[in-house]
Amino acid sequence: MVKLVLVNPQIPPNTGNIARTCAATGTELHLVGPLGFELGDRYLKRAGLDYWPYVDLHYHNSCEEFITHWRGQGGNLLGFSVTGTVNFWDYTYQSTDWLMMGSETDGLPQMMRDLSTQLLCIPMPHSEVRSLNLASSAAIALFEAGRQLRSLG
Ligand SMILES: C[S@@+](CC[C@H](N)C(=O)[O-])C[C@H]1O[C@@H](n2cnc3c(N)ncnc32)[C@H](O)[C@@H]1O
Repeated sequence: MVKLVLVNPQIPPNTGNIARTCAATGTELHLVGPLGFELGDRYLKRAGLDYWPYVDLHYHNSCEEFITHWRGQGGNLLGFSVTGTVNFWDYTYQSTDWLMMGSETDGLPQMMRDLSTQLLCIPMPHSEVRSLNLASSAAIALFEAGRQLRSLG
């Protein structure tokens, strides 16, 4: 199964929600600091309910630390961005892919955009909306990758 990476997430309930999705799908969750909250935050815990023990959670202090880890493991780094040039439906996922989401406030840092094998967008035909919610984007991306790879049953 693909892995999910959140770069500098800021809002605890979003990360808790994503953690629950990762627990349900058996997806590794990589958090790249600095985070906008403590890992012990009660809203983070509440949003993840009692599923945290089932989350395969990896924490990296910085983008540099994550990059070293990712390079050691290999696989394509797929940056998700509203300005991505490839529709996420049209990409052919591999089980070694890393699906990477940016922060709620700033999106993906330029360094991570530059390192991305591909920048993917989720279509938003109504242009009044600037972006989708982080947790919604992560779920949409994970389930499309899982659908293609037939890894979700
Ligand atoms: C709330 S959005 C960030 C908005 C931020 N102001 C920006 O300019 O990117 C949080 C993250 O969700 C993902 N995301 C949101 N909408 C997306 C879309 N339509 N296509 C791809 N990724 C999206 C991206 O990874 C983004 O960094």
